[in-house]
Amino acid sequence: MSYSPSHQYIEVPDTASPLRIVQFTDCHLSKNPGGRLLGMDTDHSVQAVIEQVRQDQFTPDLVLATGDLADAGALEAYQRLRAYFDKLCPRQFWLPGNHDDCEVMLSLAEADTLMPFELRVGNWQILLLNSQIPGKVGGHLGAEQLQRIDQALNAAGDLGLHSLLCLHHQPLPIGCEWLDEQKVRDGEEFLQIVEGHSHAKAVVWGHVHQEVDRQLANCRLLATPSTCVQFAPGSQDFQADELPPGYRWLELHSDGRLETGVSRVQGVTFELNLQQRGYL
Ligand SMILES: Nc1ncnc2c1ncn2[C@@H]1O[C@@H]2COP(=O)(O)O[C@H]2[C@H]1O
Repeated sequence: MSYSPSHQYIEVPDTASPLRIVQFTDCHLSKNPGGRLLGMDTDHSVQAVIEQVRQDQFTPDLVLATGDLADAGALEAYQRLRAYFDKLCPRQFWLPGNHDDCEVMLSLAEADTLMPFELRVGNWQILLLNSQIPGKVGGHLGAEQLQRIDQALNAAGDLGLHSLLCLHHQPLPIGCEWLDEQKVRDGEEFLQIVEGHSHAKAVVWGHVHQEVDRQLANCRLLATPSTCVQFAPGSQDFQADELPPGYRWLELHSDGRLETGVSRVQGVTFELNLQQRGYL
């Protein structure tokens, strides 16, 4: 059965505007430090990305981690990742990707504190969605969750809040045939709901290990690079890219303006097997 947080929302103490957020995604940590994906040491790369946030002098008020945090759902991987993020910002919120094990993630903390459905911070609502289909690579939200999203967006609209929606899988095709087979199955219905709420300012996700920045009416549609291996944009079949690991920063202004960008690690060389045609 897929995991669905029971709590409607948690209030996060407000900070000065803008609210500064770092999104990390697709960290793929193994059970033991030094595990590799396509030759890249994923503990080393996520730590280099965190160091890049410091070098960029971006001080986050909160961290959002959007899935595939562990490569095979090992408790030790989540424990290490939490400790790495903690040094940058103890206020962090996670959602699951296809490689994650929700039960193990939840064993780190109560669902309400680490993996809530909704956050409210100042004038903003942040929804943390679950697009995981246990045992499958692709994504799905499901009728029940779509209804919950619509209700939450309606409530935010009534309160005059602006909304940011986060999930793991891409809700629309991004132009890589092999990855687009794995997009959120009911992504069209999801984006119709989003489009129907003009206070929904952005949807952010991971999974595709590359940057995407599009617009749907009022709403930015944003994919974020992985903290490890990158995938090549426009590829028909599995193809890694030599761009460095990275993260997304977001600044949410109290008047609803959203500024965002991607920053990648500079000055570090990573091992990477560009010839490999899959993970196995
Ligand atoms: N050669 C391949 N063709 C299609 N999918 C693949 C291939 N290799 C790996 N994958 C899956 O595609 C997924 C894309 O992102 P993930 O990191 O979730 O994990 C990847 C694998 O589960």
